[in-house]
Amino acid sequence: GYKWTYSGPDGEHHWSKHYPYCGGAFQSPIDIKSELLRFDPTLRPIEVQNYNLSPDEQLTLGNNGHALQISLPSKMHISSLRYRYSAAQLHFHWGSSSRIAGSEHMVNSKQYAAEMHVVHYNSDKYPNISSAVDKSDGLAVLGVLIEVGEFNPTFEQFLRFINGIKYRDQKVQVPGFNIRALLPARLDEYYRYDGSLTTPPCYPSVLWTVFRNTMTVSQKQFNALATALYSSSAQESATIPLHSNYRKAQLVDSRIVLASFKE
Ligand SMILES: NS(=O)(=O)c1cc(-c2ccccc2)cc(-c2ccccc2)c1
Ligand SMILES: [Zn+2]
Repeated sequence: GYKWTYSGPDGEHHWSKHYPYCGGAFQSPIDIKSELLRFDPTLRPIEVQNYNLSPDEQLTLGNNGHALQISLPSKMHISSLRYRYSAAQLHFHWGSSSRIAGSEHMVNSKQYAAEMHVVHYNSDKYPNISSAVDKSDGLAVLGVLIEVGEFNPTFEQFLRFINGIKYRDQKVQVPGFNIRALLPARLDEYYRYDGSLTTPPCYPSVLWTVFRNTMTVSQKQFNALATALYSSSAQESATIPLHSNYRKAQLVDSRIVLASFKE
């Protein structure tokens, strides 16, 4: 597709010129404000299956020019939703070493250091992710807000390979690890709303689940994520640092944001 960036002439205010959905309704991320929330007692704890991957399995860690991403086996899935949603990939959005705040979702206008998205597609209804990506019940993304604090040994399981994917389109194989350990302990407390991909083509196809509780990484780990990558390729002479790869909060309009817990 057409090149897009997070700043400058191809930045988010220009996305809709080539990706019309980006200027449409049901966009993500949003600022999750307490006054918007409605407690929904029917929201069950999220249940994930096969997230604890053996180190014998290889995962592809890559730099797609816009984010650090890890491919995931489709045996990993969410089993507590109306349909089975099978995992496709996980990736991160982050700030910069000078401006730590880089999450996409905000809670009461607080922007966190970074955010992880675990992307799943409705494998009950669609044969593959490409056919699911633009369907209103096509995707389910788990969002985890990230704070700087304690060192995160699970995060280290892929971070230690980051210098192998410094440039766009570089990929390395990494041993599998327990992806469940990247999620918060409590999967029963989360925000839920209907939204979109936060990058072009911005399809309004995502059932969003943003966990109430955060993940922590150490300052050193955050700096590594925020400073190691470039959005330019190894062949290009001009290196472009990859950071602040977050979309700003979008209008909620008349959408209801549900909470699985009482404040
Ligand atoms: N931020 S997100 O969760 O809405 C998201 C989902 C998917 C996605 C991935 C697989 C299937 C379907 C959708 C891809 C991206 C993406 C991020 C950076 C660069 C390009 C694409 C972002
Ligand atoms: Zn994302």
